Amino acid sequence: MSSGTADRVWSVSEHLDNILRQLKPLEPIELQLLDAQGCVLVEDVMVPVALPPFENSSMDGYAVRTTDTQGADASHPAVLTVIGDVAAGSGELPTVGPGQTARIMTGAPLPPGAEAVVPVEWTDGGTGGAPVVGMPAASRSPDAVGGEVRVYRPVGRGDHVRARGSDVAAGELALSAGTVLGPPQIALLAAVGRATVRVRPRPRVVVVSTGSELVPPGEELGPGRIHDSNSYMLTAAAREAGAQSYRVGAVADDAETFRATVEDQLIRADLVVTSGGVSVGAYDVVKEALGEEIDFRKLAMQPGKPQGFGFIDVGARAEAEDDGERTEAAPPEPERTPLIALPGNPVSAYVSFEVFVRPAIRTLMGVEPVFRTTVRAVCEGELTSSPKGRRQFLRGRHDPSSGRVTPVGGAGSHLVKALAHANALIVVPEDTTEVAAGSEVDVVLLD
Ligand SMILES: Nc1nc2c(c(=O)[nH]1)N[C@H]1C(S)=C(S)[C@@H](COP(=O)(O)OP(=O)(O)OC[C@H]3O[C@@H](n4cnc5c(N)ncnc54)[C@H](O)[C@@H]3O)O[C@H]1N2
Ligand code: MOO
Repeated sequence: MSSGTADRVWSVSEHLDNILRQLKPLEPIELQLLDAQGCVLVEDVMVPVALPPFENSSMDGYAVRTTDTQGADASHPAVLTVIGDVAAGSGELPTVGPGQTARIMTGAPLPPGAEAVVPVEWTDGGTGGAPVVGMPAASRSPDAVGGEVRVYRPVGRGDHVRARGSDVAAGELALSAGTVLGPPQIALLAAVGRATVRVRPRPRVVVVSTGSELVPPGEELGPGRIHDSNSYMLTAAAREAGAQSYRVGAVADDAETFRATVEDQLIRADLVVTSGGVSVGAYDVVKEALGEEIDFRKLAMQPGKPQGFGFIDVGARAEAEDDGERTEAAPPEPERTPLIALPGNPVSAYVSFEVFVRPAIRTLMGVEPVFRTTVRAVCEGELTSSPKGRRQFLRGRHDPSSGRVTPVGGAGSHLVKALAHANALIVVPEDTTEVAAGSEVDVVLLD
């Protein structure tokens, strides 16, 4: 497939559109709440039982009948008989009669007879003295319950009480389909009793880097060797984009090994991302191994000129190999796994990830926004190196308060340190080769 379009130069948007057009959101599945974090809900979740499910105290204090506290002040406290304790989780509740009270803890059900809660700080806590700052721990003072309590301030009906359903009523819509589940949404689902929800899952993204020169970090470099940084960078970037990502250790430049490695990974991949081996060298292994299925393209882009995209079709391939026996049964649907091949230069790989892979991951998840935010900013330095006819993505530090962006490092696609100090990509359009200092530019925000 690679040869057919080898001479054509694709624009950035053509390549991006071509990828996104061929991807659709993953089929929804039922997931445990925490596994659904960051995913898009595909069902409307209704509230089965009101929240709170019962009237309860919002303070540690005393559950009282309001008339018993009327007119109470520092010199004329209401003196009430303490008939028991109501802790959060209490099932059996004492009935509070006239002149009586029960100690009550935050979140505990309001006992029958009581209409309000007096915070413990408005009482003597049963000590017979001045207002207290809290209650002694029940474990240390098992005898603290009982006796009398002095209440120094009156309360009105419903004071310091959370009404049943005051958060959300039974039968109401808790969350609608399309909501992205962050921690507060997960809290609400848990609160209404949902252990699992139907969501579009995170895409499983497998990252395979290639290159016989690559050594994992932590191991010694021999002559001509470098550490594999792309597989770490891309695995982290995929995770940050919302994917569940898997890093496969760097594969040496051997087409058969690489092909076998990719095929082995397909069982756990919704998308495969490769790095390296896509240009015109003699050891460009990705091109060699996947040339039948993946379309390798030249893009009007810098960095990121060589790119590949296509589908690895394991079922069809297995069928083609097994051309002997044919059965009456319909052949299984071949699994078609999208694969995006990125160039190996680290900055090229990163920029290509941002421009093509991140939107692809978000499309598979069905989440908005698919694209990063782009803003206009004043460029602090002049830009002189933009190749004619190619969209250039330079690294920059954007200051949102001043609306200015400062280029970091140069255009070289091996400049990993500059990349690590950037928080934005400065976009120089295809028809622009120079940008004067002080001009406005488009800036893609990376954080
Ligand atoms: N004659 C030509 N040569 C090159 C062209 C061209 O048009 N004609 N294009 C250049 C451009 S642009 C790019 S980008 C690279 C892309 O090359 P590959 O995708 O085949 O990548 P490799 O050759 O495997 O590696 C390039 C470079 O990056 C380093 N690298 C690779 N993988 C990793 C990794 N996992 N971690 C860290 N660094 C990595 C590798 O050592 C090379 O230095 O081709 C140009 N050549
Ligand atoms: O396109 Mo390469 O990605 O310029 O370094």
